[in-house]
Amino acid sequence: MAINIIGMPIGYGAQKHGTSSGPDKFREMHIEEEIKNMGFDVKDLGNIEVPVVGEDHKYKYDGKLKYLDIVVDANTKLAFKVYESISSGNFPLVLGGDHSLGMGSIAGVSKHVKNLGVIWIDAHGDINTHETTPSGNIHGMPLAASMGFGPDKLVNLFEHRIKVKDENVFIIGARDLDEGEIELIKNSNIKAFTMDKVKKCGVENVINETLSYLRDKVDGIHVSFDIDSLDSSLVPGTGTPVKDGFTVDEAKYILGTLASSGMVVSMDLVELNPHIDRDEVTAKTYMELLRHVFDNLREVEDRQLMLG
Ligand SMILES: NC(=[NH2+])NCCC[C@H](N)C(=O)O
Ligand SMILES: [Mn+2]
Ligand SMILES: [Mn+2]
Repeated sequence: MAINIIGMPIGYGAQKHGTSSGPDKFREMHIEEEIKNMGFDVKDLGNIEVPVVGEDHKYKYDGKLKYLDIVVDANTKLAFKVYESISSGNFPLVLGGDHSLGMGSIAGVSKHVKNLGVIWIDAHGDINTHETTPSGNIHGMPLAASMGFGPDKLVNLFEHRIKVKDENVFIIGARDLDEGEIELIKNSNIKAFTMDKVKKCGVENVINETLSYLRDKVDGIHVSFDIDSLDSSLVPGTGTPVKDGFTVDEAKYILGTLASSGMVVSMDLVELNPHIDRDEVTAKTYMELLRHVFDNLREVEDRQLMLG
């Protein structure tokens, strides 16, 4: 197994477009070397091509969903790349980019892992549809689209099918949900551990619960990690910060425990916006989390090797 770095330099799904330089920021922070140093075989597959377009493209394809066709095309390409990677026995690590890329990753992974679980770690739900979105920004919709909720162009991205069953989706850390998102949670089987719930139950119990539920239900887990799940005071370099978020240690615990479950098959790291970061703190924090993830994945690999 090799770790496949896939850059998705997209910002059209978000209000502020600076996330498009996220992937190259990770490279500048020596992401490839860092993962290699932990004993992994790493291959950087480069960036997905995302065209540079002007404001005139914002409502060119849809009166409400901004840059719709640009986001769909880039995510279709991403889905191909991710599918190629995972079906060759590798681990796709998708570097964003805004969170609209979750649609592309999940589409690609779920073509190979038929019964997929998704863990979405985020201050937001990203389960708006064309009907409920307050902003028209597509990074608020990818998880809904992956479960079959939303406009055809998003739901049928890459392949005409539902990519993940709502009952196998966990949202962890949400504390800024729109009205329509709360409705969807009520009327579906999505498992939402809002920040309030996490505080009440304890982060350890929430993660244990999530993993033990998914363990006998799915064949693999995709983790989609939005850096705005951390407290806004810790991550100036993200476009939609929200207070009362996770500490760095909590985020490490969450990602580390998921990684050591042996069930995680792919991962997104999204919403790093280097343009608004302060002294690279958000980028550096991201790297610290990443090292922790791969430390734990390394142990899983070693265990599997030992068992032959
Ligand atoms: N991936 C994100 N940071 N999403 C923020 C979404 C914000 C808001 N709920 C919206 O739909 O516009
Ligand atoms: Mn998000
Ligand atoms: Mn978010």
